[in-house]
Amino acid sequence: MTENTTRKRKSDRSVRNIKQPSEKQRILAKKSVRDHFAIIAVALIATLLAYVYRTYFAIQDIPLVREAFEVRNLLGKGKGIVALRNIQRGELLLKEKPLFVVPSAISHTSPGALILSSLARLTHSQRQSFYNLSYVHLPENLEPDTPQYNDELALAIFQTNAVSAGSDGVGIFPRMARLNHGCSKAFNVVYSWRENERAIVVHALKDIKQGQELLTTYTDTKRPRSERRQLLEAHYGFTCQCSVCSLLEAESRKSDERLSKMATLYSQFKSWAEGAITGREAIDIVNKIWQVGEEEGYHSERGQLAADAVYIAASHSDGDAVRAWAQLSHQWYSLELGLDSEQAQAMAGLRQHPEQHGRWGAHRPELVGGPILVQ
Ligand SMILES: C[S@@+](CC[C@H](N)C(=O)[O-])C[C@H]1O[C@@H](n2cnc3c(N)ncnc32)[C@H](O)[C@@H]1O
Repeated sequence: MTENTTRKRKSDRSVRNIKQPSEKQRILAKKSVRDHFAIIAVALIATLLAYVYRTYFAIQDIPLVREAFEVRNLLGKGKGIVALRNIQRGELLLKEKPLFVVPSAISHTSPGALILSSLARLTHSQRQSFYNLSYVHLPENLEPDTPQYNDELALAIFQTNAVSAGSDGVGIFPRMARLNHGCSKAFNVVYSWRENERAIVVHALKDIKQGQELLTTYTDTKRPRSERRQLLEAHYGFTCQCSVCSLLEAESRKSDERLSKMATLYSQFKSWAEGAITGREAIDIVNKIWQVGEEEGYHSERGQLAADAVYIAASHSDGDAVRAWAQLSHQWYSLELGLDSEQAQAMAGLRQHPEQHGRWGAHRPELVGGPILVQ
């Protein structure tokens, strides 16, 4: 027997010795392959679903879901802004740069022509966002596609939507321009111009519930309903039906009385500057305005009102009163204009150093008193 033959036989034996898988093992192996396929299939389906979900919400504009509000068509008002979630008072809702600004005083050119020349400098989509805005008071009998029509249309849109852009003039802010109006306690957001950022900011003045409309105020509403409506009709072309204008006659009369009283108190307060009343009397008036505002639910302008009291207190060198009013002013400015606003920051400083007020000691010393009703 040769060595080769021996090796061959050995190898034959080893082939015969390999164990074939049992039936049970074959079933288990098949099952394991099936399980792997199932896992891969589930993963693929999950990926597909995630993709569809993301694509769907991208189409729906996901920022709107995350944002506090969206623009909707509202019965009898055109478009308006509605809360998509509960909003806390003091929340910053919007910061927006102007599309364009025109100076407040124009001498050598017509306002319409000035607006058209501003529009000519914008991109196509910016111009579109301007022409999408609503307008009232477009003169009838104008021929479309004539220069006069274009002029008047641009002017009508501008007059319906423009707001103050501080020392820059008057500007168009297409997003905030969708805010409709409410009077007195009906408005729940306030906008203000930030000089250092050249932008407008909108803050929640009150807590706002999901589904509620966000309303600002177009005018000083510390006047009776009939006057408010007249003014809004003349300038903005609508009859105000806000919650205050819709009060029943008796309630409306009481609200009118409170608002008129606030207006009267404000003008009495101004007489301090002419020396007609003392510092103490001026501060008493501020406290009365605060109280009547509380009864009416009119919370706007409180940062400024308390800052006016700071001015009086500092003028009469009443440090404790300055501190107390500056604290209150800081609190309300933070809500209305933002914690980071120049106004809130200035009041924070005066809480610590009343004598740093620019008017410190400008009048004879007097103890004028602090806030009575602190809300
Ligand atoms: C600055 S726009 C506000 C957004 C506007 N609703 C829109 O569709 O774009 C001003 C115009 O909105 C309408 N408006 C504002 N407040 C309203 C209110 N409380 N009731 C009815 N219409 C109102 C008036 O037509 C007004 O001229």
